[in-house]
Amino acid sequence: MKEPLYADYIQSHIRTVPDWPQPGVMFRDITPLLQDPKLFRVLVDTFVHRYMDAKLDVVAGVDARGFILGAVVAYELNLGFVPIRKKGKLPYLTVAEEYELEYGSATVEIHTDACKAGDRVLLIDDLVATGGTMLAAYNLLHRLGATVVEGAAIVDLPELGGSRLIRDQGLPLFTICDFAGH
Ligand SMILES: O=P(O)(O)OC[C@H]1O[C@H](OP(=O)(O)OP(=O)(O)O)[C@H](O)[C@@H]1O
Ligand SMILES: Nc1ncnc2[nH]cnc12
Repeated sequence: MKEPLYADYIQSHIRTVPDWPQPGVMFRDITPLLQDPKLFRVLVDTFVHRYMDAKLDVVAGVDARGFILGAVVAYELNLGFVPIRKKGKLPYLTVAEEYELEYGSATVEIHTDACKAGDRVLLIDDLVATGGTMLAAYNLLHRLGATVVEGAAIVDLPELGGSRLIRDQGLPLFTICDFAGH
């Protein structure tokens, strides 16, 4: 797969907010990409082009920013969407995974009937930092017997080591742009 044409365009419109939500964190804010209709379309189309022939069964997205992109990409691919939610939000039977973040710890859950064994799943989030969130989501899907075809995100923060960890765990990962050395 060729590198996306729009990586620099997209990266240059991500806003950096220093010391948020706590001192020392350089928060990479994707909301400017969502506000601009052309950027939002480029973003969605980049994922749609990459996965339109991937023979997927379903798209899963991670609470909350992974829902924004994941649901639109699923719709454009004519697929259903599965929410992987923060603890305590899903009403039916769930499985759960706890993980560490750059700024705290959290638990994610998925409904036990969210996908079937053997389903080919695309896992979407906005950003990979330590990789804890994406790996927890991957583990949930794996526990349901799904095949996670790829993890996908807009942004990689490679200095936090998550993208390497994810690939080391055997999950292929696609990101459009990164903040290496920024
Ligand atoms: O690679 P990691 O270190 O796990 O960090 C990445 C995760 O952190 C952010 O979500 P956050 O938990 O802040 O929740 P939000 O989407 O509700 O803002 C982001 O949207 C990713 O899900
Ligand atoms: N630096 C960061 N910017 C935006 N979202 C994040 N999630 C974890 N770390 C983050």
